[in-house]
Amino acid sequence: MKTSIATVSLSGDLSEKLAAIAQAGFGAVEIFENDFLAFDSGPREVGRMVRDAGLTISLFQPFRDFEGLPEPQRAKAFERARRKFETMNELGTDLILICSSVSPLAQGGIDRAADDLRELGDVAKAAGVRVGYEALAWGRFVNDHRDAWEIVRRADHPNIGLILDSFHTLSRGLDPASIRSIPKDKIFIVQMADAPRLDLDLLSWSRHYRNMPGQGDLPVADFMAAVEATGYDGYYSLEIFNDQFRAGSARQTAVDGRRSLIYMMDRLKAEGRAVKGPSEPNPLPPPARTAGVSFVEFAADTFSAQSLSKLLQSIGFAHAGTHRSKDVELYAQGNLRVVINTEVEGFAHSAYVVHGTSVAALGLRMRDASAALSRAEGLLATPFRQPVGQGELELPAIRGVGGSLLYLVPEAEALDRQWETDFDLKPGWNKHDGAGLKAVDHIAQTVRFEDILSWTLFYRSIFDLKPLPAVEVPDPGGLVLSQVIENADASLRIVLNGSQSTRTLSSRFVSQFVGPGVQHMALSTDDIFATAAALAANGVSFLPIPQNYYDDLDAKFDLAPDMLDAMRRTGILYDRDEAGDYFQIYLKALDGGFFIEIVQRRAYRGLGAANAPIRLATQARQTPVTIPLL
Ligand SMILES: O=C(O)c1ccc(O)c(O)c1
Ligand SMILES: [Mg+2]
Repeated sequence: MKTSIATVSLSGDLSEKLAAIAQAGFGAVEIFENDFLAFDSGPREVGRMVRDAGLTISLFQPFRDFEGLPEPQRAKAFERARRKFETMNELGTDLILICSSVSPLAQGGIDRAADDLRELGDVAKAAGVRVGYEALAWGRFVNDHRDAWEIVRRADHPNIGLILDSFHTLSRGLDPASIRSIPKDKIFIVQMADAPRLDLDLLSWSRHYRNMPGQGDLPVADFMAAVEATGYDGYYSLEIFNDQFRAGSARQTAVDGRRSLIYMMDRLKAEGRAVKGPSEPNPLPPPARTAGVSFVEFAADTFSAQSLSKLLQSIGFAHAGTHRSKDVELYAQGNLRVVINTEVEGFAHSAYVVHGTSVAALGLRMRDASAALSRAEGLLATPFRQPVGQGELELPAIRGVGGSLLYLVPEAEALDRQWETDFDLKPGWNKHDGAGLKAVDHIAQTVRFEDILSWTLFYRSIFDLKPLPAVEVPDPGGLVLSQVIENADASLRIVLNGSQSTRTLSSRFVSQFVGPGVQHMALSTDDIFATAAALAANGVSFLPIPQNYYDDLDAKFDLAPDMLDAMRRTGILYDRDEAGDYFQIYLKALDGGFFIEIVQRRAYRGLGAANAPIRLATQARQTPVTIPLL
C-alpha cells in the first residue's frame, strides 16, 4: 500500500510537518497550498526539502472554482492554472487537485464542466502535469463523485482524472459501491478521512471534525474495499481537517495516520476485500486476543512503597514474595497480582522520577503474546526491552499511555509461573482470598483530551478491543469525556478519560500530579458488603456519598430497605441495566489522585456512568487544590 498524508492534517510549519511525516514512514505528502504560501522558501527549495526527507509529493492542492465560469473569469482561471502548473514543475510534482466549484459566478452543466476540463487537459499536457477533479460534498453543482466521474469521463483526456475523497462520498450517504466500475487508471488519487456522526452542515463537519480512518463512524472500510475492487494501486492519502490535530503533536498525528491506514488495510485483507499486490508485506497476525489484566506494577520510592504496601494489605492483599534480583515486592489476593518496584535504576525508576508514585506498567493476559508483539510492531507501537537477570523471564512489552509499559503476558505464565520464575515466594502465596477481591474489573487511564482518539485507535487496532460510544461525565470543574474500550467477554475493560477544562480532577491528575496514566483501578468482588466490612475492620475509609443520592435510589429502584440502609451507611453506589445490577464503592484518593474502586457486578454491562457525577463531586470536595509532594 502506498501511503501519503496532506500537510493540512498536522500542526507546525512545513518543515516540522515534513519531518513528522517522514518519521512516521509515509512515502509521500500532499502539499496544501497554504502551507507552501506561508513558508519562506521557494518551490524548488521546498521540492528539495521534500525529497531530502525521503518523500515524494503525491499532490498539490487545492485549486478552487475552475469549472463552469463565464468570460472573462474563465480565461483568468486558465491563466491561474497555467501559473500553478509552473509552480508544480518547480516543486517536482505532476498532480494537482481541482475541487468542484462553489463560485456564485459558476454555471452548471456536466458538458460545460467537461469541456473546460478537456481544454485544461491540453494545457496540463503541455506542462507535463495531470489534473484530478474532486466533488466537494458542498459543491455548487457537483457534489457527488458519480457526477465528477461523469465529467471526467466526458472530458476524455489522458491528463484529466478523478480524485475520490471518502469524506465527500460518505458524509452524503452515497453508496461507495458506485466506485467499483470506475477504471482504475482514471482514479488519480484517493483521499481518506473518517468522521464522527454529527448533525452539522457538511462544510463545518468536514473542516473541523474529520479524523483518521477507524476513529470515526463512517463506513470507510466499505469505501476502501470499493476502491480496491477497481484494482487501484496508487496512494491512499490522508486528508484530515481536525481542530485537535492542528493543535496536537505533529509526530503523534503522523504515526496515528499511518497506524490507521495499516489497520484499515489489514482489516480489508483479513476480510478478503483487498487486492494483495506482489510487493505487499505479509499480513499482520489477527487482533491480539486479550484475557484480562494479569498484574499491575507501581513505581515507588522506599517511602511511598511503605504506604502503598499498607494500603494493599488493608484491602486484603498479602505480601507474596520478593524478586530474586531486584527491589520488587509481590502482593496477591484472589487472582490479583500487584507489584511495587523500588529499583533505583531501569524503567520503573525512570517512571518514578518522571511521574512520582504511579502505575508504571500493566500486564495484559494474552492468548498469544508473541503474535501480539508482532502485530503491535506492525502497527507502529514502540517495543520495550531491558536486561533481565540470568534465568529470569523476559516478557514482551510495548509502550502505552504516558510512556508506561504494557507487558504482553502469555496466558500460561500469567497467574503463577511468571512469579515462580523470578520471585522467592511464601508458601501458599497464591491461595490467599483476603477480603474477597478477585480480579481487575477495569482500569481507568486519564489522558490529555486531545489524545483520547489516538489511544482509542492504539488499543482497538492492536488488540481485540472495541470502543463503546463515548460518554460525557460532569465533574464540578467541567466535563470529562469517557471512552470505554473492551474485549468481547469484557474480561478486559480500559477506560480513557480526558477533559478540556483545566479544573476537573482528570485534568489536574494529568497536569499537576502523575501525567497521563492510570488514575484508578476497579477490583471485583462477589460480595461487596462482606468486602466492605472486612476493609472497614482494617481501618479503610470510603468516599462518603451524599444522602440525597440514596433518597433518589430509593425512588428509582425497588431495593430491599435493609440493603439500601447498608449501602447508605457504607457509601455503596448502585446501578442497574437490562442485564443485571452493579454495586460500587470508592476508597479515598491518595495524594497524587490515584484511587481504588471496588465493584460487584451481576451480569451488568456498564461501568456505572450514572453514578460518576456523584463520585466526582464528592472527590472534588475531598481533593486539596495544593500540589502535594509525592
Ligand atoms: O474543505 C475544502 O475546501 C477542501 C479542499 C480540498 C479538498 O480535497 C477537500 O477534501 C476539501
Ligand atoms: Mg479532499
